[in-house]
Amino acid sequence: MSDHPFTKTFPVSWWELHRDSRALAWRLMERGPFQGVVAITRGGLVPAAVVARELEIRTIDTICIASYDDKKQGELTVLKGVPGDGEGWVVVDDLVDTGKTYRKVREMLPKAHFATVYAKPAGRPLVDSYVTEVSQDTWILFPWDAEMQEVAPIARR
Ligand SMILES: O=P(O)(O)OC[C@H]1O[C@H](OP(=O)(O)OP(=O)(O)O)[C@H](O)[C@@H]1O
Ligand SMILES: Nc1nc2[nH]cnc2c(=O)[nH]1
Ligand SMILES: [Mg+2]
Repeated sequence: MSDHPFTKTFPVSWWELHRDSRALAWRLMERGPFQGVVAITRGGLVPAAVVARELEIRTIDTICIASYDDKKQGELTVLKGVPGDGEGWVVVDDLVDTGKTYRKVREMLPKAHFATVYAKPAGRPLVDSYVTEVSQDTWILFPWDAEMQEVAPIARR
């Protein structure tokens, strides 16, 4: 029995991540304007950069959180927070899975707008804006965690 509940993988290329992060920016246009972007590190950094460029926001901060060790989520540690209650700010992350991370960040920034590019059903209630939902048992494979590699022809597998 594997030590995690993921039975399928959803690989995302850099091009697709850029396209989907832009789609998130389109949705955020209707919910703004925002005075700044808070990226949840590390997965939120790239989507936040795309959203900030599209919304022409230059005030960007980070909340640094550690929780997953590979595919298993341990205790959640806030390594660095931000001041204020989040009023007028949009929080950006790559995905919401169980919702544990955004539950914690909502305690810190109760008035912020919460956005992710991808969402799983369990975490969806924690997000105000997102682009694509995947099933709970899907592992989203981001381009920074992957590489192109040779594979054998189907006839030879
Ligand atoms: O909704 P949850 O179950 O809390 O999972 C979502 C969080 O998990 C991943 O981050 P991770 O903790 O793996 O750190 P990383 O972004 O630095 O890779 C992802 O980037 C989200 O931040
Ligand atoms: N890369 C990645 N990190 C996660 N952290 C929690 N769920 C996921 C996921 O589906 N993919
Ligand atoms: Mg993360």
